Amino acid sequence: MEKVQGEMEIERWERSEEISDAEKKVIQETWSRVYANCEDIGVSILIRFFVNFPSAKQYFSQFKHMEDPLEMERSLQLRKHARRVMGAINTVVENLNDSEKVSSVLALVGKAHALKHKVEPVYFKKLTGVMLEVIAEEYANDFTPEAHGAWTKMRTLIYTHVTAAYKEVGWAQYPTATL
Ligand code: HEM
Repeated sequence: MEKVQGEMEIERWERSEEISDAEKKVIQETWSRVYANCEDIGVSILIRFFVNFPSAKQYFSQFKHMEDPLEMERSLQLRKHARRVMGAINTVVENLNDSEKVSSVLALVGKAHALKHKVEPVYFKKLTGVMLEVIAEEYANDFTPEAHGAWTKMRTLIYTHVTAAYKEVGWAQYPTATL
């Protein structure tokens, strides 16, 4: 059967950006520490994301006009999204050896954000960049150059799958899969 463009892009990514077993282990180890602080880290990531990229707030009815990070921190909608983001990433990290599960979780995220929330896909690039930044700062001791390399691949994995889903549902301006 003919492959759709998204599938071809994922295959290309799988060849060029494959995460080795050692890198998967590094990702899982760092993540277990991050996830132990899931709520705090998730909220820190999202607050920094909205402070650095205020236009990203437009999609959130309850805090689109908020400027003050302390006020954002109290927003239940922000906290809920933080939990959901961290939960989805946790599922990906836990299933790094099951590429079908990884694809299906991220395809679901991509499709919902394209069709239901109408989020420009470029924000996924920005959010995953902030995520790496915050993890690297908070867990500086664990964030060796090796961990950094592994997490950069993880970021590409998320972005590639999400953008493939956007293409699959016919998002008007096709995002490029490169970071
Ligand atoms: C790795 C990145 C992300 C993950 C894993 C993620 C995950 C999720 C999940 C699991 C949900 C709830 C289920 C659903 O309605 O789809 C959700 C809702 C939502 N997401 Fe994301 N998301 C991510 C990035 C983003 C970005 C970058 C934006 C916008 C800038 C965004 C905006 C929204 C909005 C507006 C909702 C609905 C919120 C509500 O109903 O209160 N998400 N997200």
